Amino acid sequence: MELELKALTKTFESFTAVDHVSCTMNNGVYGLLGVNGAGKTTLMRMLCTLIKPTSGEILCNGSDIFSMDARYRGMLGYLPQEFGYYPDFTVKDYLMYIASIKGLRPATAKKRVKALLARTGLTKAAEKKMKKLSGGMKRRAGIAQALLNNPEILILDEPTAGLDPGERVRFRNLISEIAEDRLVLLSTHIVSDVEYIAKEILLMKEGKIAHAGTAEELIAAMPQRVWLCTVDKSQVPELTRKYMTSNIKSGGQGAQLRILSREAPFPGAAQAAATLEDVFLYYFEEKSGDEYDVL
Ligand SMILES: Nc1ncnc2c1ncn2[C@@H]1O[C@H](COP(=O)(O)OP(=O)(O)OP(=O)(O)O)[C@@H](O)[C@H]1O
Repeated sequence: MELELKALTKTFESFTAVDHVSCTMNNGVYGLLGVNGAGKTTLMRMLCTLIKPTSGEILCNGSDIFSMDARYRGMLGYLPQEFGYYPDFTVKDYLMYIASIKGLRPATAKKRVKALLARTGLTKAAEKKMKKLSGGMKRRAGIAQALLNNPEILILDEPTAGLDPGERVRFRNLISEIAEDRLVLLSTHIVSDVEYIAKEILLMKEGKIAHAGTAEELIAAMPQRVWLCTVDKSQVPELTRKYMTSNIKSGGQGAQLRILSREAPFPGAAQAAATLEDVFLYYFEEKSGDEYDVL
C-alpha cells in the first residue's frame, strides 16, 4: 500500500490552506503535527476525497484517488475531528448502523462489530448508549466505526482531543496495534501523541510540510541546542525575552529554564538532550498542546 501526494494544493479564494505538499506514505503510523490552522484537516479531507485539490495529485498504488472513486473509498477509514453519532443508539447499534451504510452484509457486520468491540475494549459497553460514554470510549467507538470495512488506509483527525492522559496512552497503544498492517495518518497538535508511535512525523506549518522524518531525525536536524539554566527568579523576564524558552520550573527564589540557543546563554549553563517538544517549539514558536508542564 502506497499513498503518494504530489504538490497537493488547496486554496480557498485567495487563501492557500495546503501548499504544494509532497510525500509518500506506506504502512505504519504517520503523525501530522501542527498548530491550529496549519492545514491538517484540509489535507485530510482531500485524502478522504471529501474536497478536491486545487492542484496536485493523490495517488494510491499509482492510481489517482478521485478516478478510483468508490474503489478507493472502500479502502479508506476516516475519523473526523467532530464525528457524528446518534446519542440514543447503543454502541453496538451505532456500529451495526454504520456497517449497513458501508454496505456490509448483516452476518459479516455482526462478526466484525463483535471483533471490533473486543479490539477497542468496548465489549462491556456494547449495550451502553453513545451519549453515556466517556470521551475516550467515544473515540474508541469512532475508531471502531472507521475500521468496519477493514480499511488499508485509516485517517484520524485529532483523535486524542479532549482525552485525559490515561485515555490518551490507551488510545496510542490501540493505534500502534492497528497500524501493524495498514497506513494510519493521525493529526494532532500534541507532540506526545505521535512521538513514540509514528514511524514518520510530518511537521505542518502554514499549509506546508516544514520538516519530515523520524523523531530522532527531526531532533538531530534542529540547529539550536538546549540548555538547562538555574537562575534567580528576577532574571527570568530578561532571559525569556532574549531566548526561546520551552519550559520554566519555579521553586522558592529560583527558577529552572529550558532555553533553546546555538550558544550557551551564559557560562556554566548545562546542555541537555533535545526532545521533540523542543523541536516543536523551535519550528512553531509555541508550546505543544495542553500537557506542557509550565509551572
Ligand atoms: N472551507 C473553507 N473556506 C475558507 N477557509 C478555510 C476553509 N477550510 C479551512 N479554511 C482555512 O484554512 C486554514 C487551515 O484550516 P484547517 O482546518 O485545515 O487547519 P488545521 O490544521 O486542521 O487546524 P484545526 O486543528 O484548528 O482544525 C485555516 O486558516 C482555515 O480557516
